[in-house]
Amino acid sequence: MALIELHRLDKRYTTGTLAVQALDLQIAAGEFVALLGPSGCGKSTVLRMVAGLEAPSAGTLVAPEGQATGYVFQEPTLMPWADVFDNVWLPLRIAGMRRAIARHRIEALLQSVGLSEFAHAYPSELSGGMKMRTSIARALVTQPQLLLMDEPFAALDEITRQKLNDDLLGWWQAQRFTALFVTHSVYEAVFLSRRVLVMSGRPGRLVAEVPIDEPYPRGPAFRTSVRYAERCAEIMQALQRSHAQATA
Ligand SMILES: Nc1ncnc2c1ncn2[C@@H]1O[C@H](COP(=O)(O)OP(=O)(O)OP(=O)(O)O)[C@@H](O)[C@H]1O
Repeated sequence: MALIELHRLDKRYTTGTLAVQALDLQIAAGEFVALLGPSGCGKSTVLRMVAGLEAPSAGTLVAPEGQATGYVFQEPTLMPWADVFDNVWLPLRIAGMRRAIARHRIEALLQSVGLSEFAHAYPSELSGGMKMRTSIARALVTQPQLLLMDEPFAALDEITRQKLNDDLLGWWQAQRFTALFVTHSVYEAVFLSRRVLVMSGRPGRLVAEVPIDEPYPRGPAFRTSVRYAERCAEIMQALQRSHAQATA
């Protein structure tokens, strides 16, 4: 059963830019899918349409609505005046859930993202990785069916990024959400996902789809394996072809 279904989706902005053209995409419940493509090819536009933040210009789109979708941006976008606990509480507060009722759920989530000891710290007191953990906790607190992530780890150092990749797979396996993950990193895409989609230059269409048939849980052994390197090389080539077409 597909959780997300896009059929011949177009997006033309009012400026005239055709960002996405005739995009067909199906994602099954529970899948982890990565989206790669040249800068400006429409990846964020696709996420925003799936999230319902942007309306398609043509085609059909089926996706979970409202609180069934969590969204993580490249910037953690935390409220600076609120502590970690209150930042994570925000989506529940908007839905009318009082702090005392939400407390148990938030504390359990902070524990699973490794932030229990920082529940009452303010964003300015956190490292970049901790801010991103808070942002992910805020997206997961509504127990969404779908988690959309737009280059969430691009600003982090490599070791912090790897740790977050490892942990993200753990949260995905524990909470069983469906993940659509935009990244510029071939390595990150292959490590995380069951399927990597490569988009063309603008207007974005799908030009390659590579299944990563490797079992989960995935860890350091997978990251250093020959099979991992082979998958990365395969996707790198697809991406290079896409870039070559984009600049031709
Ligand atoms: N609100 C908007 N109004 C007009 N044009 C837009 C808007 N948002 C995006 N665009 C244009 O649509 C195209 C696709 O943008 P989008 O941000 O979706 O690409 P992207 O693949 O996510 O890029 P990057 O990898 O650089 O983040 C770009 O040409 C961009 O300038």
